[in-house]
Amino acid sequence: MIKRAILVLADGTVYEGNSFGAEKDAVGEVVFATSMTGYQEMLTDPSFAGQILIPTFPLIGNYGVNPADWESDRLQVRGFVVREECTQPSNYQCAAGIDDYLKQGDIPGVWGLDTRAITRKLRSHGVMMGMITTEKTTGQAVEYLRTVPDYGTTDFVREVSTKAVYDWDSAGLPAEAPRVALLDLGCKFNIMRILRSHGCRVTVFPCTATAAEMLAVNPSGIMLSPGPGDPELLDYAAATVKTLTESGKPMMGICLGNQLVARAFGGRNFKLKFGHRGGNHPVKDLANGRVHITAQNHGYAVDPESIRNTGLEITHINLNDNTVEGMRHQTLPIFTIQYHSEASPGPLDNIYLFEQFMEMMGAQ
Ligand SMILES: NC(=O)CC[C@H](N)C(=O)O
Repeated sequence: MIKRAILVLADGTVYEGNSFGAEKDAVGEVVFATSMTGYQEMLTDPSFAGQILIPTFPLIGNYGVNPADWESDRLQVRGFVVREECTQPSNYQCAAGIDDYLKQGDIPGVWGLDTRAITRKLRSHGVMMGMITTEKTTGQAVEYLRTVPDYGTTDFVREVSTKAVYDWDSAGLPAEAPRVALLDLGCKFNIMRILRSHGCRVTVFPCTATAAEMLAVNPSGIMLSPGPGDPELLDYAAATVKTLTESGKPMMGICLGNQLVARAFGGRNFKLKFGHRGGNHPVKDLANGRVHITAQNHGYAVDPESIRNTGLEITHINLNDNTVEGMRHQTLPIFTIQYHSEASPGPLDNIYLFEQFMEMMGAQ
């Protein structure tokens, strides 16, 4: 039986659709992503914690879900809003449909809404909090949204980060394989998979680990992971990154990792109006003028003025809005990107950055 569900934005705008997935209410920052495929990777990407995700691509679920495309051990979004849900998926890897997947993960979805209209609304107004509900009226939902904490005031990193130190599978690697100490702020599995495929052992640390704990495994390099929420809330992680930079170890920072490196050197981040989420963001490498097509998922960006005279320099910019997309330190072996070289979903064009990291670790 089809059950009505609505998405209510904090400003009172309401979009009517039908319930799928778990039948329950959910609250989160409402964001859109423009990748045409990769919904399973997005649903399990910890950087979407606290958010209601809307893919702009209208057909979702066509190839089902499978055991290989998880980017963390659970669904991370608060809710999922689609134009059309495919109930007859077809793919050689397909193990289940999107409806069952959301039900098992206890995540509510809504289908049958005009996702294009919602996207245009968010583009002109900026992202805002919203609620998925099957029971409440619009008025009750708006009232409820007034009582919940805003997305930007919550530390979701503590929620999604590993609770204990662990080693990624390193079976078959030689004893002298380089070790990477990874600070898990909401990491995607593909970062560990790619480091492993480049011959690295990876030791994963909780977001609350100290620099001393990470350096105690004598890593060849430090990886700072992506993760959810406002980087300006994360004083503890910025302090850890600052101490790690003082070790002189090679360091690569991805997305939230990039933002925390800016903070470690005294810089700041600001909130973008509606973020960058998708698989085709053009990024220019300022060293050679080359333009890369990149996967992105972020709502904040480094303030370029704030990193003047800090030792950091901007290496990449986004060609849509000229925001900072990459940095390096002028004297220390540190480089960062605001986009996702690990793709998942998105183009693998930027894998070469992992090779750059390998070279810095002297392991190429
Ligand atoms: N994927 C990420 O690391 C995102 C970083 C940060 N939470 C932002 O939204 O900008």
